[in-house]
Amino acid sequence: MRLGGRLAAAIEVLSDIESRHRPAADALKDWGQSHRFAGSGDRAVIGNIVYDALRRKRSATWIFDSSEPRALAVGALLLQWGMSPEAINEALEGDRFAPAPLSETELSLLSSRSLSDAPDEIRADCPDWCVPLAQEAFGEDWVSELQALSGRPPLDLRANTLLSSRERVLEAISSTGAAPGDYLVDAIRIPPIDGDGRHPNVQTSDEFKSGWFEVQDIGSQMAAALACVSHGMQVLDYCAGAGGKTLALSAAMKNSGQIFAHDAERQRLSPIFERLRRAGCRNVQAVTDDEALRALEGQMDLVLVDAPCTGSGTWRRRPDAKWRLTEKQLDTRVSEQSSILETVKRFLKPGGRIAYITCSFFPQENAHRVASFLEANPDFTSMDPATLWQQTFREGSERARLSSEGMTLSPARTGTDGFFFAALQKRS
Ligand SMILES: C[S@@+](CC[C@H](N)C(=O)[O-])C[C@H]1O[C@@H](n2cnc3c(N)ncnc32)[C@H](O)[C@@H]1O
Repeated sequence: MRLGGRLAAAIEVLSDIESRHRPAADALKDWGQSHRFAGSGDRAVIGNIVYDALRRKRSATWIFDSSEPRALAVGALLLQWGMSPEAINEALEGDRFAPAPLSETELSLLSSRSLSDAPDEIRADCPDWCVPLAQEAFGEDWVSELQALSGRPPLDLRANTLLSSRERVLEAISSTGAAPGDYLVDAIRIPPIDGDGRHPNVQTSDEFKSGWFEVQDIGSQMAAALACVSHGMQVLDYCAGAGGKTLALSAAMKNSGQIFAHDAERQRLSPIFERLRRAGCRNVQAVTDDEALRALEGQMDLVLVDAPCTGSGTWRRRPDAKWRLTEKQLDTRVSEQSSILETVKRFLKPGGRIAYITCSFFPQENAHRVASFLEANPDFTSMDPATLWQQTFREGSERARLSSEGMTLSPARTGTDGFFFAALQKRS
């Protein structure tokens, strides 16, 4: 397929997402299944256009005075791919599968409007209701922070030191553009790919199948590292899900001590067993029933709460979620977070810690939750984020946003997905 056919397909997928209010991944999958002639390269480029269109939805709508899928898809080529209107029209010309070239009206809108004149919430590609939340989280930098959250993400890997090393992984996948990541000795980064490029499918490599590395955003790796586990600890990963953090903790503990992996939704844990086997983790057991969970009360050095959250910090990877998210969903997540924090304190030994993590930048899910927990639980204190950062990463603390409640990572500041981390220590 040429660019025109791919653009037409992206417009079709965006219409489906809009009319049926469905996740982009589902709409793209369905399109692929009903258009078998399209190869994997075509599907990847169509995906790029769709995701870029969703990343820059408000900007494109403002420029074209239209939120029609066509405006969004063309907006992706202009705003994210850096194509000129002339280059787009040249690519569409003579392609019978392409949508109509840019009309005189569209061309005149493009020449008369500049995004630099647009209101902040448009340039930030931010839903209106999230603007005050972004302002509270990021202060005067909120527009540039949200712009960074509208970019393409890198592909990050964590070398699994139980079975390999960063050097060996880098050598094995040297053709992918992978390089050492910041902050952590195990982190690897393949930078974002521009235009119609796509990341290599590293999960099909023999090294991945042999457990040499995991796919994990460096922000998520940093959150696991900030939990500061050490040899022989007793750890409860209370919201373990598919086990991204569990595996990182297991490697950091060099297979010593015990990690208990729990999740309220048992089926969420199901991928963990195969992942643990592949990664050579032998210090993890799943805790799926109440009785086994009760036996852990008062026994834990650390409870990791990778809380259910809005995921606003991952909008680079899931831009469709940004436009589907509602204030009601935020309220629901907030009450779950409060309830989980209250529940998990019973598992701690005196002097034990809760590591509280979200992949959100909303203060309601982060500093506010920590502040209200501390107010209701005077036997807990928040560990100083600057000290934690220094102990864990040695340098670069100026890149995180530190507050008395915890620290926030973000694409603009730390080059990672958006994450919040707080350590809450129970008095001895
Ligand atoms: C952010 S995800 C966890 C991601 C996982 N830790 C990782 O690193 O791959 C949050 C998880 O919390 C679980 N969850 C939601 N409510 C919960 C509750 N009340 N108690 C325990 N787990 C809960 C969800 O099922 C979901 O798997």
